[in-house]
Amino acid sequence: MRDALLQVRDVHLALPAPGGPRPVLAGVDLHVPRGSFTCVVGPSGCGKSTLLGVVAGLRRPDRGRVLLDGRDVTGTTGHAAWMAQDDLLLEWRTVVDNVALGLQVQGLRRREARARVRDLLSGFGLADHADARPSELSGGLRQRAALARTVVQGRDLLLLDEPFGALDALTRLHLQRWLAATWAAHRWTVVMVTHDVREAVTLADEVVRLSDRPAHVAVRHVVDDPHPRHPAALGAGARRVEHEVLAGLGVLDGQDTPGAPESGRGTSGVRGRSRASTP
Ligand SMILES: Nc1ncnc2c1ncn2[C@@H]1O[C@H](COP(=O)(O)OP(=O)(O)OP(=O)(O)O)[C@@H](O)[C@H]1O
Repeated sequence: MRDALLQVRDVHLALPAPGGPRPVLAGVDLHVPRGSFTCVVGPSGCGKSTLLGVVAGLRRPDRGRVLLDGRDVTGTTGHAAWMAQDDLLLEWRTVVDNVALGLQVQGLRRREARARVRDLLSGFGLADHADARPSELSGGLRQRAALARTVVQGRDLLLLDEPFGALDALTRLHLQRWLAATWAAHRWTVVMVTHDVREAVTLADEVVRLSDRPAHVAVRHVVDDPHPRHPAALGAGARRVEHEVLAGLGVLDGQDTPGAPESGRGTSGVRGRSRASTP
């Protein structure tokens, strides 16, 4: 197993609920190598965003630890940059100033921050939009700007929470393709939550499926097809994992599915690629 940048060890967390604290995370373990892309999927409301919050240090777990490069960062912030579905761009600032904000919050002067950001914008296809306001951008370009603002912070870890969840299907497809290529060029360490299994197998080295709440890691699926992948032209390995994940989520009913490599195979049918977790 490759050395981990991020390790989540036996994390438990209960959150307030009307009848008393309700367990949301129940012994979650993650192992995320540096420069890898991990996608977290699971049933709605199982605790995916809560887990990202624990990794970012925004929530302290009741039990368990978060380690970054072997250093205990449980309940502390500063090691991870976060991007959510809502791009949170400031409408009165231009694109370059929105992205520069990611550096200004770290203490860089505005002029210096803007200069650094301009270089980055071209890699994100935003050079021609540097002086536009967010309201002048399409949804896809807005998400690119939000991602640029996340990346520019230079944190060790990027946490993406359903970043394309609010986009229409076509824009989403374009952005998945773009992110697959951009990530392959940079190899940031990413943990991304998504409901879209096709998106997960397009981008990830490993797809982690959480159980129902209280969540633990039900299965980890390795996707070892080469990067970058195209969401509309996936290879056999990615399609097999997609099938396994969908079956694990209860979306398939055991019938053959177009794109599945062999009939009648469920999550346990392909050994050596998917690892059942020991909760
Ligand atoms: N601040 C909070 N206080 C109390 N309960 C919370 C809080 N935030 C989330 N929860 C509850 O914790 C559970 C997990 O929420 P979370 O948002 O982490 O799930 P999720 O898997 O990301 O959801 P979704 O699939 O809908 O995006 C849910 O039952 C939710 O209602």
